[in-house]
Amino acid sequence: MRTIKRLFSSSVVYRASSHMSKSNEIKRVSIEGNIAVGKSTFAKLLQNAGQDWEVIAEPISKWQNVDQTTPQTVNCPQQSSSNLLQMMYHDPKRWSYTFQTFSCMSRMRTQLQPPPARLLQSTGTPVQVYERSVYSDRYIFALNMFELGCINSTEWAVYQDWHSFLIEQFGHRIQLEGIIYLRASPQTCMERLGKRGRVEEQGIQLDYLEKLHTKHEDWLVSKSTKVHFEHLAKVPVLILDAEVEFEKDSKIQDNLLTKVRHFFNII
Ligand SMILES: Nc1ncnc2c1ncn2[C@@H]1O[C@H](COP(=O)(O)OP(=O)(O)OP(=O)(O)O)[C@@H](O)[C@H]1O
Ligand SMILES: Nc1nc(=O)c2ncn([C@H]3C[C@H](O)[C@@H](CO)O3)c2[nH]1
Repeated sequence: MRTIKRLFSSSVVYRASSHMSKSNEIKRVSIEGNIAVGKSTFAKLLQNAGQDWEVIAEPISKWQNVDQTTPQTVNCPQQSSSNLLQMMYHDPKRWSYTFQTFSCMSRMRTQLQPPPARLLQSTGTPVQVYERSVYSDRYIFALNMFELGCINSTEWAVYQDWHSFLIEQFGHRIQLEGIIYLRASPQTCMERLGKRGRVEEQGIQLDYLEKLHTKHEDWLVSKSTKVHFEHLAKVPVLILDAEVEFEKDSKIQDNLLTKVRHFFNII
C-alpha cells in the first residue's frame, strides 16, 4: 500500500456561512488547484453526492479542438481544427496570450449557461461546481505566463483590461460563494500528471508545477496576490489536503464531503 503523505493538513481558513446568500438560491463554488492535483476526480465525487450538485467541467476539449472555418467558398467552407493546448505548451511565447483569451472566454461562456431544471426546481441547496474559474485564469496561469516572459507587457495590459471589463459586466452572474482549494505538493501533482498521460502535457517540468503551486499559495493561502475585484478578495476558501489517495477509500471520501457540506452550510 502506498504511504499516504501528509505534507499538508487540511484546514478551513474561515467558514462561508456569513457570506452566503439565501439558502434556496444556487450556490456557485470553484475548485482550484495545480495541474493533475485531482480536481476532476474530486468534482465527480461531489456530483455523485446528490442531485443538487452540478459540475461544470473545464472546457478542455474546446481548447484541444478550436474550430477553424476557412472561407474558401460560401457553400463549401473548409472545416479544420487546431489544438491550442498543444500549441501553447509547444511554443508558449507565441501562443500563451491567444490561449489565455480563449481559455478565459470559454470558461466565462460555459459558466454563464443557465443551470439545469433539476437545480432550479431543487428544494434543497443546489450547488454549481466550477472546475477552475476566470480568476485562476488570470491570477494563476496568465500571471505566471507573464512572469515567465511568455506573455509580453503589452499583451498582459490588454488581457487585464478586457478581463476586468468582462468581470465588471458579467461577474455578478458567476459570483462565487466559496473556493475549494485542493492542495498537494508539486511532486505529487507531477506523479499524477505522469500517471494520467495526457499527450499535450508530456513536456511539463516540475519547475512549472512549482511555480503554479506558489501562485495558488499566494492567492488562496497567504492572500498576497493583488486581486482587482472587491468580492473576490472576500470569498471564503476551504483548503483540503489532496495528498491523500481518496479515489478508492469511501471513509476519506465521506470525510471530505462532510468538510465541504459544513463549509457551505449544507446539512
Ligand atoms: N487523491 C488522489 N490520489 C491519487 N490519485 C489521484 C487522486 N486524485 C486524482 N488522482 C489521479 O490523478 C490523475 C489526475 O487527476 P484529475 O484528472 O482529476 O486532475 P485535475 O486536477 O482535474 O487535472 P487538470 O489540472 O488537468 O484539470 C488521474 O489519473 C486521477 O486518477
Ligand atoms: N496556460 C494555461 N492557462 C490556463 O488558464 C489554463 N487552464 C488550464 N490549463 C492547462 C493545465 C492542464 O494542462 C490543462 C487542463 O487543465 O490545461 C491552462 N494553461
